Amino acid sequence: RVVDPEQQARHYLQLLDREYGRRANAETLAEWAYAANITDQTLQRKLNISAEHAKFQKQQWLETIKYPWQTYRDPDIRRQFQKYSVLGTAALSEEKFDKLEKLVSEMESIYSTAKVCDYNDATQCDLSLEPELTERLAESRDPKELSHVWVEWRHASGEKVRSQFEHYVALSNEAAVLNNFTDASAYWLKDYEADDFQDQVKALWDQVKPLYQQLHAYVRRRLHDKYGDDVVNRRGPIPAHLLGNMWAQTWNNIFDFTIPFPGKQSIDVTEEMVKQGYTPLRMFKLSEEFFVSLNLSAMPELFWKNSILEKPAGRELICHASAWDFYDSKDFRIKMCTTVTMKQLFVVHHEMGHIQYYLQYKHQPTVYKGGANPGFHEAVGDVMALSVSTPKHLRKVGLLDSSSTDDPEATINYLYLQGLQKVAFLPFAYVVDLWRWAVFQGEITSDAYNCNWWKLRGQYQGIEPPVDRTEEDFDPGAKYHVIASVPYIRYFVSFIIQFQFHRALCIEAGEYDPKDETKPLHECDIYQSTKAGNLLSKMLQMGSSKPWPDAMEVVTGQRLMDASGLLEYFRPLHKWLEAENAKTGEYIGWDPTDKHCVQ
Ligand SMILES: C=C(C[SeH])C(=O)N1CCC[C@H]1C(=O)O
Ligand SMILES: [Zn+2]
Repeated sequence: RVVDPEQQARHYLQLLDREYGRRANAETLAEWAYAANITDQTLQRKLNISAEHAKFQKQQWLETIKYPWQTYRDPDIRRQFQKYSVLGTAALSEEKFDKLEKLVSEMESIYSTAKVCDYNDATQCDLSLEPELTERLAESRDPKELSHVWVEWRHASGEKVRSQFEHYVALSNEAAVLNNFTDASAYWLKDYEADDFQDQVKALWDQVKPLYQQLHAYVRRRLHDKYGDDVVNRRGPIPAHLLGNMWAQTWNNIFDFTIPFPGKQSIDVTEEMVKQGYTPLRMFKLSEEFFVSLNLSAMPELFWKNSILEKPAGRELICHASAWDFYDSKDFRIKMCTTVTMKQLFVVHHEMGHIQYYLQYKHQPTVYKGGANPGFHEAVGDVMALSVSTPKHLRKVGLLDSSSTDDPEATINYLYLQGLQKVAFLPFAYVVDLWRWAVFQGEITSDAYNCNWWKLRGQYQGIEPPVDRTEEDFDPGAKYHVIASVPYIRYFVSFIIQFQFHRALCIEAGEYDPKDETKPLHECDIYQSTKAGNLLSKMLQMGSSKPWPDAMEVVTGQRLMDASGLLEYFRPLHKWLEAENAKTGEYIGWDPTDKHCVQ
């Protein structure tokens, strides 16, 4: 009896999938135990399990590559073999694999346990990034205090991990080469299945840059009004510590004193949330209800039992928000040190979007349990938040009083707050991996890590450090994703495609019509639209089983990323900013910084 070789291969994949799923579950449980409770024991256990898993992967890989999978007719088993044929960091020697794991864990531990002294009380030196330093950067209006927190955080985090990072770069590149990639940047970019992906991203940035520059010029003027000439140069880059965020990546925390039309109903509902006694749990339940209203999945009981939704006392943990799939189609968790603010309500939706994606593709083979590309995974929750953040929806859930109206000035205020989060973020998201790609490719060497970071931050974001920097500093290491080896261009992709998804779902929900200006995109709320939910579910269930243009086409009918959705959404704001900046004679763009970075 001749067995069809493809049938045999399919059977092999089924066995492989069962073994991979079991091992991925064990490895994820050990990773969770470490991230949720940083101790030598939990670290050692995590390292042991991942070393053992790497050994298995390497042995299995030798078996897998014996199959002539490129010759198979069935595109699905070809795709599964293709994914299994990339061994990853397990291709390193056991010793180097373990070293790389240790380096990243050590950088994460230093970052997550870093403490800073209070500006006003030098004896209080137990301030963590979350929640204390985040709140200082958000709330302080004293440039000296802001500069202290900004500088001391970098002293306690980035500066401490520079040598580990250098070694991490070398080992990451070595692993990439063992997988037949030129360097780690090419290895990271394989997930986008497009050899011109970096050009695609550059083209998208060129499309949105004019809008960013208008926002930048307006915000700079308002900061100049508040802090004066000797703090803000009206034609220069914006000092990074004044923008309400430790990395100047989103600027929503300076909304209150830069709002275009003051005296309107405040759309920042943080105060109202606190007044109504919102708790982190209630924020997650509100988010779950939104997904369920679209006929998407509710959270399984295990989610509420196993998740960590508030910072636990009495132990060190990685507070950076994360959503976890334990690869057994049953156990899904979020770990987040949630605080009660409007911005955090959106982060809650962001994380719940990851869980929803896990739930929708939980029937897929392990190798397909991922986003169509990493940007898709980052976009799901944000698409929901685009509806939730509308004044119309906030009134529905009682966070905005129903008397407030959407007059043109209130609309500008709303789009301005959205712009401080979505538009301001784009150049930051681009720079993080522009810098890392150049480091992996050897264009940026370790003797110039920091000054090249600030060159890119100045060039694309038009920001500058509050004080001079040197190569003693290592400011990229003050950002979680850089020390945790999490690629970042996924967020740039997400902030573009989420508006394409939003537009398509709004049309499906009958909430937006390009030809009907009484239904503008920025007022769309897909809440309770099972039609929109069913359409989104069709894409989410695919996981990474098909190239991402196929997944995008299911929802949007398009096969390309394009910024038209974002530009359509922000059109009223863009027009207003151009008129306002013209009125005040704003200089669009920025002169070079007068801050130095000494190599
Ligand atoms: C909330 C998460 C976990 Se995937 C996150 O890291 N985000 C969400 C948006 C940008 C990026 C960041 O915080 O830098
Ligand atoms: Zn995310």
